[in-house]
Amino acid sequence: MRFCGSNPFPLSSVHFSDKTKMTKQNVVVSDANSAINMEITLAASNSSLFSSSGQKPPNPKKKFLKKLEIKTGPKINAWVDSMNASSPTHIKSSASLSANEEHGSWIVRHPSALNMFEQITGASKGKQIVMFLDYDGTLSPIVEDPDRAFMSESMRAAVRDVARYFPTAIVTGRCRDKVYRFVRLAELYYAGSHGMDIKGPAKGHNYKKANQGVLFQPASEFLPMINEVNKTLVEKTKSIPGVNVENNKFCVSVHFRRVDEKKWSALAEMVWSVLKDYPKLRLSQGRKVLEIRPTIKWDKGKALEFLLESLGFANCKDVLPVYIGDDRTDEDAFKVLRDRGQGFGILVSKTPKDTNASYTLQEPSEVMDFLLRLVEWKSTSLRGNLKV
Ligand SMILES: O=P(O)(O)OC[C@H]1O[C@H](O[C@H]2O[C@H](CO)[C@@H](O)[C@H](O)[C@H]2O)[C@H](O)[C@@H](O)[C@@H]1O
Repeated sequence: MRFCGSNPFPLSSVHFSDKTKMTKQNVVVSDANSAINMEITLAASNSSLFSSSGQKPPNPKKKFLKKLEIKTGPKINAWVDSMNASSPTHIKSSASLSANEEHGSWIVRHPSALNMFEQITGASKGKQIVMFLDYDGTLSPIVEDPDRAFMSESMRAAVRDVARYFPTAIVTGRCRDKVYRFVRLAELYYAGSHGMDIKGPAKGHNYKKANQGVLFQPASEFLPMINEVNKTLVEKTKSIPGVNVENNKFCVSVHFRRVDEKKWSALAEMVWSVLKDYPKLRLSQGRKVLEIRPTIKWDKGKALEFLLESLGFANCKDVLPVYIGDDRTDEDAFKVLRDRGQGFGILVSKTPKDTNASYTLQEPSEVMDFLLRLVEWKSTSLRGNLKV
């Protein structure tokens, strides 16, 4: 099954108090610096990390970090910095010259995908664009309650239009069923649980027969373990106000966005006390969330490669994958594109972050603008071709 060269899809700081605004659906929050996603290993053997010094009043963020041993030293500092930046009590003056300079040079290195639109479409000449879209923070704004992270009708319409022209996949840390309930577009591919649960379009929406029933779950053996850990974490953490443990099928999210900073340390201790007995699980951090998942070598980057392959673009030159995401976990996909020298990663962020993405968009509304421009560009060029 190969579709190379032809279009198989014909037209048929972290701060959240100062920038918080209310919408009808939820409280939209703006993470000033969400580059806090560090790969963490649990210091299962180092229980001394958990004792408090008793010398001076404990800094909850530092104490929180001490619960976890991060693989390399410098990462600890980086995480402390970003945790500090995430706190309203540590926000630096926005007029800071160096911050402006930093942002300026970052944006030169990672220009806006809207400003680079012609370059992107130019690079797609003779190639099939395949779209990969993260969900939270990309298609929907970051909100306080993960169960209310709805996407707008206009965003849904934009994604639907994009999928008319280009094969389109949602790649998310969420459980696949849950993200489907938010997106509700049967014509898309869905890769839930950080890519560990992949499913093709619903019957009747398959672009081609070969894709029918595409389903891949590389972590299925972990299901009982994840359920067990989820249950235990719900039970253990229920005494901490604001904690939300979300079962994402092949991974678990422990949200601390609504937890008082003073309780972060206690929460970390609880999470650690559960996970120390599960060496086959690992912990990483997203936007105000601890993500627990199997240690298998599978991530959003692998999911992207799997999807390209099942779409018939395995070793194909005439494909242009475009991946848009805001989270640290999306970096795995950006890196795959960079390593392949193929396509573009687009990071959704207002603030400078280390990234393998080529371009940036500031927020979901710009993602929508970008998608609409793609649709407009494609429909215009198809109309042009018909006239010729
Ligand atoms: O891969 P993604 O689609 O970006 O999913 C990553 C996590 O997103 C969700 O949490 C984040 O968004 C919430 C709603 O805006 C917000 O409240 C939370 O603080 C963010 O971390 C989702 O709930 C997680 O399960 C996903 O893993």
